Amino acid sequence: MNVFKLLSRSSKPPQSTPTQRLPSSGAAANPQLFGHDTIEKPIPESNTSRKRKRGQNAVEPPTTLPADLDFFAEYTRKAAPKHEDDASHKSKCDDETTSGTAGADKEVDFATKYDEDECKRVLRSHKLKIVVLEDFVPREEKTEKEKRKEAKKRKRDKEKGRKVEKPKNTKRQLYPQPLTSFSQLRSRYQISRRLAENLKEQGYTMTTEIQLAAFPLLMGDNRGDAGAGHDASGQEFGGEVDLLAVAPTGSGKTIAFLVPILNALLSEGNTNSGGRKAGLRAIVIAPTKELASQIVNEARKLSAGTGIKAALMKKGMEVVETCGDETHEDVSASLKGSDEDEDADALGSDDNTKSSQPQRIRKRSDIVKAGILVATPLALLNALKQGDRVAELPNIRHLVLDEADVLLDPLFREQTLSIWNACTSPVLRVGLWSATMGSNIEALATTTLNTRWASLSSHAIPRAPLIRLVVGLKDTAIPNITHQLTYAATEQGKLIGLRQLLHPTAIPSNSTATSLRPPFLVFTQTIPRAIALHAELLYDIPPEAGGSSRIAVLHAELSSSARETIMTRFRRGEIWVLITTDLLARGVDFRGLNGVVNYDVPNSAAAYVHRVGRTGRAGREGGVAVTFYTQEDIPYIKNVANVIHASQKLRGNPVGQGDETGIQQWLLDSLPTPSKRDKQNLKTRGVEARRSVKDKDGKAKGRISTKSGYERRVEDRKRGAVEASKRRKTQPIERANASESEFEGFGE
Ligand SMILES: Nc1ncnc2c1ncn2[C@@H]1O[C@H](COP(=O)(O)OP(=O)(O)OP(=O)(O)O)[C@@H](O)[C@H]1O
Repeated sequence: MNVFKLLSRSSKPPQSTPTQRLPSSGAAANPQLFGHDTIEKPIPESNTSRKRKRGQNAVEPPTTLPADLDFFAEYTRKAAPKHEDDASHKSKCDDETTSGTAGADKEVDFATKYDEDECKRVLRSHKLKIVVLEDFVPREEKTEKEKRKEAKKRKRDKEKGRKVEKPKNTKRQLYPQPLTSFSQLRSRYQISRRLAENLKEQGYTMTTEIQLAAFPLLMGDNRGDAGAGHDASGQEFGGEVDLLAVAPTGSGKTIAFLVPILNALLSEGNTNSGGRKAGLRAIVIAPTKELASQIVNEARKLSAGTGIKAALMKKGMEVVETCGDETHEDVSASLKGSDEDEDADALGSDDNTKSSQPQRIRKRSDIVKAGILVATPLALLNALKQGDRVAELPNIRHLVLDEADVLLDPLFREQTLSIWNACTSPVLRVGLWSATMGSNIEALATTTLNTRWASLSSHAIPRAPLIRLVVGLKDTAIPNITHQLTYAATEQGKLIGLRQLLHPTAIPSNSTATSLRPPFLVFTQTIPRAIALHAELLYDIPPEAGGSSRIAVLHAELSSSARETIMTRFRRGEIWVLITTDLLARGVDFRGLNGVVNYDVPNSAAAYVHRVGRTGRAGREGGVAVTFYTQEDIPYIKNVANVIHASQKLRGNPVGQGDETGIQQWLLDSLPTPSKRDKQNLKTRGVEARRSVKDKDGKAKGRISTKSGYERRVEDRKRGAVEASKRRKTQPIERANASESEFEGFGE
């Protein structure tokens, strides 16, 4: 660490080497993370649905095909259009949209049809694995006699040292037809023209891995031999599946669940009335207000002009109709209770009805009319509560739990399950989405589905299967970013390290260390620590470069409008360094974020995966994730080291041969393995030494400073001595005043 160079900080804004590729330096050429080396060529599908045999030469797409429809041209040659700030692209899109509308019937059907082997190859090359967790098809139970016979055989084999046959894994794998480009959505699933145009308008051309498989599973392949028995494509389910989807951060899960929902709502009809007549039919739950608001924005962009509306749940909004004054009072009371909750408060807006009003008269216009509602669990639950009971939502057909593992974590579990159970429709389709998913979530999902099925009065409708779709290695960080695990020894060391990142000129030119250019996020363990770090770094950016306005702190204790303003300023590039807590660790999409700094080590491996996944989104290369650790973190850091190790392997980097970045084998071998209990403690409480301490006034203090403990003690003593001397000087006066006031007091 070059402390001396650090002292001579440059006032120039950080410079990057011209060769450095950064996520902020433009749109990603290819949003996919895997399968780059196996570019699969589709066969333009003729009306006869001719299948391509394995090994047969691929049919070249017609040469007259417009460049932007040639999705299978070499990835490197074709850069995806920038989504934002690209006026020329927009006008091009507009042109194409117009011409597309005019020549509706001339649209090129570019849907592909692979045979089963090819489906397998394509899905495997993109690291996709799809299994039917439960198809709920009744199977013949083995008789007690048969079970005893099998047990005896296993025992005999064991005694004789023979290989014991394990009960066979009955989980069936699926190989649906991969959907490799957005244009196929229209030719294959006949999605509305407007929805297709909106997707195009957003610059989406090539599908990401999760979209490649989720669209066929959720929209049902209605071409060819759908319903023709149990083939490996899952066509027999016709899109009626409950889905557990695990895909890397930034891999486009939002689009993957929104498009099938929009398509379903549109095909259900009633759109002439602006989608309003049919009312609320889909709910998306997200753990934070920031994520909920991002999802609703995405839904609005995709649904523009389709008649389907998307709304963000706000305090005071109603989702169920109620009648009678008594109920009004009850609900007002339950809403009042929500004031105590920080997140429900954060969802408040200008149009909120104050819950402190003794009697709130509800108008019909208060009731959500949108087709899709996006909410945090508590905000929605508060709106559903009618006294002790939770109102039912029988019309909801689609329920999405985004960041399902956190929504079903003990913190939110009760709220989330209450909402799930409130959606009483027998044809409710549920989707659980996240980049990380423990096996306990799978078990919980299956149990919930079983309980709901058992409670149904009629079982006339066939039960939907539960399917698990995994992209890449489960619970692993994305492979397209550089991880750097830095030992900083002490708290002061971390601060010095962070300052060095803020001033990359301090890094010697011959160093192989990764440099980090703004914009970046800095994560701390607690809110007081985020505030303290912000105070410490406030004047680190020179005035010529924007000074303190370039650095900000965002946490759950700020008002809703302050949070919104900071998010907007960060997205616009006005803020360069945003210090935050795990509030922004999940789901939030800042497209051009160059990196993430874990100033405090995350509380779990999953938290690491999500935090670092704020960079390198949609396949962007060059993101950097720096994690500082100190002596206190050593018992737990192996969690993080293992994630980095797995991600390096996924990327194809040999472990132990790297430069200063990544994980060296010796480090991996020498770190202690945390016990299950340690992991649990860390998850719930964080690193003990970093938990908030109270200052003299009882306020929580983050204790972040470059000063050593000794220096702080000396300062404290000095301050104490000065205060004591001041007190001594003022004491006689105070005493005199006190006796006067005492005298006055006696008079009363
Ligand atoms: N097919 C695509 N082509 C290009 N960009 C895409 C595509 N699909 C999604 N994106 C972009 O990728 C970014 C990340 O998408 P999204 O927020 O849905 O990721 P995610 O998988 O939900 O991530 P997280 O797990 O962090 O929540 C967004 O900016 C989105 O616009």
